[in-house]
Amino acid sequence: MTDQRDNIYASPLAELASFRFDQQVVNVFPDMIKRSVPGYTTIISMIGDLAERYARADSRCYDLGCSLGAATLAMRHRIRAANCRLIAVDNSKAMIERARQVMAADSAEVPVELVCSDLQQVAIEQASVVVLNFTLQFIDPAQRDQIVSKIYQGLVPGGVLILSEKVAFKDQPHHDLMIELHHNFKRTNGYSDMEIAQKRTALENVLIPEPLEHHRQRLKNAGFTSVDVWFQCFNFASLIAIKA
Ligand SMILES: Nc1ncnc2c1ncn2[C@@H]1O[C@H](C[S@+](CC[C@H]([NH3+])C(=O)[O-])CC(=O)[O-])[C@@H](O)[C@H]1O
Ligand SMILES: O=C(O)C(=O)Cc1ccccc1
Repeated sequence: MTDQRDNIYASPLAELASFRFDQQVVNVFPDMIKRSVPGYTTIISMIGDLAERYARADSRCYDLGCSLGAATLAMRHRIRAANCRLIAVDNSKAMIERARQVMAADSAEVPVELVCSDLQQVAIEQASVVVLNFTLQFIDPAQRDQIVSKIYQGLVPGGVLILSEKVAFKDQPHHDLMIELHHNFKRTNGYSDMEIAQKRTALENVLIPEPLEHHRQRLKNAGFTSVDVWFQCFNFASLIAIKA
């Protein structure tokens, strides 16, 4: 259904539009994200693991910027807590429509509500697990503090936020090395230099990475007491923040 190969940037494009999560991207998304994000499959599987551990009875688990619902499905298959429900949100209509088909083809029991909306418009309540898996990076940095604070407020004590992001590094030589290693990863996965260069241009001012220190500080400022990285490969990292 969704395993077409990503060749969106394979030929030279006269006009390189800014990257958008439109139908063309939806059609190739599972292939695109696996060949582009080092550790993606591992992170998805571990989100299932973390949800099993942290999901509480009578609570909600949120997947914000769910795309086709990979993290939602991983959680759905692992949550054992009674009366727990999943809320998966994305503001791309094309993504949510395809995610509905993905969810309908899955028979696990935990109820899933799919919401097509800007995640900033969604109330976060009675949450035990909130996932932002490579989503915050697409949101205006000026909005990020407010989003993380709202999530903190909506979590129950002992609840967690899992935040995965493409990150930047303050040390320029290290930053350049990580970018190069990421591009090598993409090349090894079959992307040409032209594909890598064109997508990089399309992502400029759309995907805005911040240093890990900024993410840590934002999470601490919001009130999270325990904040640390649990996964990192090159410039892709995932943090877990726990509400005391
Ligand atoms: N303001 C917003 N509100 C809601 N959704 C948004 C917003 N901004 C962007 N999105 C959505 O966030 C998703 C980011 S992809 C997440 C992968 C997924 N988490 C996965 O685990 O497979 C990451 C990537 O492609 O690198 C897209 O589906 C956007 O439509
Ligand atoms: O492809 C890249 O360079 C990325 O940084 C990751 C990515 C993956 C899927 C959509 C947008 C960005």
